Amino acid sequence: MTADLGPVVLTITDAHRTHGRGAHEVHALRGVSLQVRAGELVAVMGPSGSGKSTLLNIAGGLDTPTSGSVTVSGNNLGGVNNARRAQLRRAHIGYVFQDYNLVPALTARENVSLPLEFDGVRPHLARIDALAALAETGALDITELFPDQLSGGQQQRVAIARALVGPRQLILADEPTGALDSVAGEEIMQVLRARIDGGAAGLMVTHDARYAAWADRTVFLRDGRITDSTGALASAESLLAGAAGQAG
Ligand SMILES: Nc1ncnc2c1ncn2[C@@H]1O[C@H](COP(=O)(O)OP(=O)(O)OP(=O)(O)O)[C@@H](O)[C@H]1O
Repeated sequence: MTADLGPVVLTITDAHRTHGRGAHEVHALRGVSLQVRAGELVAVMGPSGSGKSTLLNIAGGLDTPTSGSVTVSGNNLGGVNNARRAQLRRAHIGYVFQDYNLVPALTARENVSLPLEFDGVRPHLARIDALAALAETGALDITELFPDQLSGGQQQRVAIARALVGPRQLILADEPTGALDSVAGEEIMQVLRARIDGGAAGLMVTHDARYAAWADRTVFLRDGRITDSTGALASAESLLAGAAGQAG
C-alpha cells in the first residue's frame, strides 16, 4: 500500500491547542507534527482525553491550533478568514462521524447532495454526483429511503457517501465504525480503504486495533503528544498490545 503514495495532502506542524485559562487550562495538543500523503490512511489511537478528536478537528479546520500550522492541499488553514476556511473545508475535506449526523427529513440521496447544493452545484448535477458516491459506498439500493428506515451500517454508508461526494482530497473519520457490529464495521473500512487507494488521504481515530490494521500506519497520542508511530506491517501484535494498554 505505502509504495504508491502520492503528494502530501495534510501537514500539521508543531500544533498546540490549549483550552481555557489559568487553573482551568487544558493542553489538548502539545506540539503535534504529522503528514499524510495521497493514498495513505493514518490511524490515530490513544486513551480518552489524549487529544485525538482535537487533532482531527484542527486537521479539518473545525478548530484552530493555539500555535503551529495546518496545511491542506497547499492551503494554510490558519492564514485565511472563517468564510474562506469553511469554503476550503467543503472543497477538500470530507468528515465521517460516529453518529452519522444525517438529516432525518431528507432521503439518503438528498443527504448526500446537500453539501454540493450548499456550494451552488445545480441540483441535477448534485444528484449525479450523489448517486456516484452512493454507488461507491454500496448504497445504491437505498437512495430513496429516509434515515429512520436504514440500519446503522446503512446510515454510515450514506454518511460516508456524503463525506466522499465531490473531489475530496482529505477524509477525516472519528470512530467511523464505533456504533457498528464487526461485520458492518469491516464493510465500512473496505469502503474507506478503497477511497484512499483511489487517491485520497485519510486520518482516522479508532479505539480498535482491528480497524487500525486497515491503516498504513498508526500514531499513538498520549497527553497531547505523539508517543509512538507504527507501520501497518510492524505487527498486528504490537497494535493489539498498544490498544489493550491505551483504549479509553
Ligand atoms: N472545548 C473544550 N474546552 C475545554 N477542554 C476541552 C475542549 N475540548 C477538548 N477539551 C479537553 O482537551 C483534552 C483532549 O480532548 P479530546 O476530545 O481531543 O480527546 P480524545 O482523545 O478525543 O478523547 P476521547 O477518546 O474521550 O474522545 C481533554 O482533556 C478534553 O477534556
